[in-house]
Amino acid sequence: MPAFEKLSIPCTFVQDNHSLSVPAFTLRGLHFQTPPRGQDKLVRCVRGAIFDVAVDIRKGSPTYGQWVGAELSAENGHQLFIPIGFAHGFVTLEDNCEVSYKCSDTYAPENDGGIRWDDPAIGIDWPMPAGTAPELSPKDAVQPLLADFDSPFPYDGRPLAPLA
Ligand SMILES: Cc1cn([C@H]2C[C@H](O)[C@@H](COP(=O)(O)OP(=O)(O)O[C@H]3O[C@@H](C)C(=O)[C@@H](O)[C@H]3O)O2)c(=O)[nH]c1=O
Repeated sequence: MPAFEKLSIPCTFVQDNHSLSVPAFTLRGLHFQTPPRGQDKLVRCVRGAIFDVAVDIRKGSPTYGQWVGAELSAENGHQLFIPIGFAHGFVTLEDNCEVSYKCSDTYAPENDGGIRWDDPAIGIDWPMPAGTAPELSPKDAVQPLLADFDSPFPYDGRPLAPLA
């Protein structure tokens, strides 16, 4: 059985992305592509360290709006799988972080979607020093709140479990 299938990663990856974030506490997210161009993503940090987050935005999910997060670093080599139906974001924990992620569909800017990184209804506990404002793209500074988002992602019955 192929290695990804053994890990319950059912997709085929067709695009690899690589991003460099220069200042520490650069935050990208929360992002997704809408159907029919949704993307499963497999994320790792190949230089430095990030806190990587997935938020359940599957309509009807018993864990809708809940999040999980993990530190991914070049040192620990951990990866996080972000399935279709989850919004994704990360904050860098040091200068000059490079993140590499595989995607199950190609980039489709017309299907670009986002939710605010600091939506209080989600309540992500970003590991940033008190009083630190993250570096955001202009797009991410004005993403909508979850309450104003009509999710096009159906609940597929797969529960969101705490990370091992
Ligand atoms: C994601 C992506 C962006 N771009 C371009 C569009 C734009 O000019 C520039 C920067 O795009 P963005 O601002 O969307 O880049 P970024 O904020 O790094 O977006 C990424 O954030 C993380 C959290 C994800 O989950 C990714 O799927 C992706 O949305 O790169 C591509 O050409 N192909 C791509 O696959």
